[in-house]
Amino acid sequence: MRILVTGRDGQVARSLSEAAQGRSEEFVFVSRPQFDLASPETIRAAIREHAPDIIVSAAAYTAVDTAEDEPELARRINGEAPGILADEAARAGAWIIHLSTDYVYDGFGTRPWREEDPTGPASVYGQSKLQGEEAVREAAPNSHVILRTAWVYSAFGRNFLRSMLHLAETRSELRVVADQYGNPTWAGDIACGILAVVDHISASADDRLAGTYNLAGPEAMNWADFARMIFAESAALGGKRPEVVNISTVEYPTKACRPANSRLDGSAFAATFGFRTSPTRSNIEKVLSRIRKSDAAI
Ligand SMILES: NC(=O)C1=CN([C@@H]2O[C@H](COP(=O)(O)OP(=O)(O)OC[C@H]3O[C@@H](n4cnc5c(N)ncnc54)[C@H](OP(=O)(O)O)[C@@H]3O)[C@@H](O)[C@H]2O)C=CC1
Ligand SMILES: Cc1cn([C@H]2C[C@H](O)[C@@H](COP(=O)(O)OP(=O)(O)O[C@H]3O[C@@H](C)C(=O)[C@@H](O)[C@H]3O)O2)c(=O)[nH]c1=O
Ligand SMILES: [Mg+2]
Repeated sequence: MRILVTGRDGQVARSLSEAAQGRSEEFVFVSRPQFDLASPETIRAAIREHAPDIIVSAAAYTAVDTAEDEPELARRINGEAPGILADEAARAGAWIIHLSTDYVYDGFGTRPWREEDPTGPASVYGQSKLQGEEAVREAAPNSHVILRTAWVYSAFGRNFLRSMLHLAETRSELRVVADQYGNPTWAGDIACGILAVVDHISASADDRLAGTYNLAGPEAMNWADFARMIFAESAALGGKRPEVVNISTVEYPTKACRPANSRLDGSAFAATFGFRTSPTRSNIEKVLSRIRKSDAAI
């Protein structure tokens, strides 16, 4: 079995590459310039060249604020390209596992979102990701698994945990929004969740598996509490521990509007694929230990 993963250096792609070590499938990672989501010909050419059995669609335009300034590019990459991937998959009899986001929800209320709840993205990024979901469902109705994840952190790339560590280098106090709630999700858990989907598809490519699922960390919290949890673990490893001051969204103006309630209910994924994400605190500890080791090696 061959699995083509879009993106190579992204948080999810890198974590998947590590989690897939020792597995029997062949994994192929494609990235720019040979594979460019903004260029449909390169998408179709890569799929035809590698002829995968499963496509993991992990590459995306993820700069939430910048997307407000380049909506057309964000829509091309996040909204249209996934439909091309899904179309190529369906033509070849392959499945597509496509990553989406909590930012497709409108953010009202306090109850964790279930998959069938109405969407209502408030940002260009969220709108473009929702457009991508719809394109995938339409092009590969019986052979897609869409995974809505959230607040991804890892030792790699750009993420809130790394931003916090970076800011802590120069500041003793950080002001962080405390009125947006969501489920921080370790990229390593997403990788394991994707492999659980792969196992189910391999065992029986039953079209009843097809659908949209939330796959997020087990605990919901606000960004300020997430920051405090990061610094508590970091301090235990000898790192800095700045004070985190709760602020409201209006006190931290950003170009994009983010949902106040981004909590995700992950029970459907656990029931269908038999995988549950692991506790946030221990994952933060793993990520911080890894960052410290790689910093020490430099
Ligand atoms: N990060 C998060 O907090 C969340 C992410 N998600 C979704 O999960 C998925 C994975 O996210 P994550 O791993 O964090 O993403 P990253 O931002 O870490 O990585 C994104 C990847 O996409 C690639 N990419 C961007 N534009 C293009 C393009 N035009 N053509 C080809 N590749 C491109 C980047 O390549 P390059 O290295 O060349 O720039 C990079 O490898 C995405 O679908 C995202 O929307 C969902 C919820 C939360
Ligand atoms: C750096 C910083 C951010 N914030 C706020 C801004 C924002 O509301 C929140 C998080 O900011 P970030 O820019 O790190 O996160 P953001 O880019 O919004 O993260 C999102 O990325 C996309 C790709 C997703 O799909 C989402 O699930 C989510 O993970 O923290 C502070 O309050 N203080 C700070 O010092
Ligand atoms: Mg960001």
